[in-house]
Amino acid sequence: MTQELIETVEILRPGKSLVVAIDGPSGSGKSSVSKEVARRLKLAYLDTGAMYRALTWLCLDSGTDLDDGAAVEAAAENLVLEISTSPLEDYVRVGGTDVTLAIREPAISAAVSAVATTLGARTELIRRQRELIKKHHHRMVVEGRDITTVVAPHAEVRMLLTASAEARLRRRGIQLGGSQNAEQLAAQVTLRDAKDSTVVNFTRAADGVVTLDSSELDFAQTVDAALGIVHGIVNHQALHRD
Ligand SMILES: Nc1ncnc2c1ncn2[C@@H]1O[C@H](COP(=O)(O)OP(=O)(O)OP(=O)(O)O)[C@@H](O)[C@H]1O
Ligand SMILES: Nc1ccn([C@H]2C[C@H](O)[C@@H](COP(=O)(O)O)O2)c(=O)n1
Repeated sequence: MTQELIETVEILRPGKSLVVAIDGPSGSGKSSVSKEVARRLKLAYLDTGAMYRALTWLCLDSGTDLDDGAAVEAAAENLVLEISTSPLEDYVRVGGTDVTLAIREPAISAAVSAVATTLGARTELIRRQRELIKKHHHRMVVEGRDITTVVAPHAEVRMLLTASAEARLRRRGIQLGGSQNAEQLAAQVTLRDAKDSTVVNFTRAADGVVTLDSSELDFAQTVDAALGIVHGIVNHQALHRD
């Protein structure tokens, strides 16, 4: 069998677990790249950042004090969340309200770190993320900040997607249509990362995690590089299976 065929057979093998865990800082391209990788490999897809954003939306909508850890944890436990796990559609609903676009607003980006650094809320969302991975028979691309280290440390493929601060700020600026000045962009990218990294490490690859630096790559090249990493690891595992 050719190497390419072994890889394809392995990835499509029914019942084979294939969790691709991708972490990285804000604006590194996690969501867009992970979604495309999931689409190409016909895997489910989970944007865990959207879950923290949905919880933040609920807290702001219900007037929950973000400095009150117990109240944020209670909100996480009561969160009635529907989230797409398909790379082909994008929806997030909280208690039946469509918040797909609302959770991307700068007001949520500004508040989300307070929620994401509440450890009790993290415990609840991590529990739900693991449940979703199980529901999809461990065939999913999952992206966030702590997927390679906490949510799915035994994932078949673990990747840290990085890019220079300059590249990430530039990408986020383009993504937001040039509507944000440098200070606003820094608040949504580098300052948010600084707050988030007080509870999770997504700047340094843990043991066994492959780093993909996309600073000098365009989107298509980054997707190809990520797929190359998945194929390389799956192939290696197939060749070394007893
Ligand atoms: N390699 C790349 N080259 C150029 N642009 C890219 C690249 N990867 C992603 N992008 C673009 O950069 C923007 C930010 O990407 P994306 O939203 O996927 O980042 P992210 O890491 O998920 O950010 P966040 O964690 O803040 O949600 C998007 O517009 C995306 O299309
Ligand atoms: N696994 C995760 C995913 C996300 N977060 C936090 C960090 C971010 O500030 C926020 C929103 O994520 P984004 O949509 O920007 O990827 O959620 C986290 O702590 N752990």
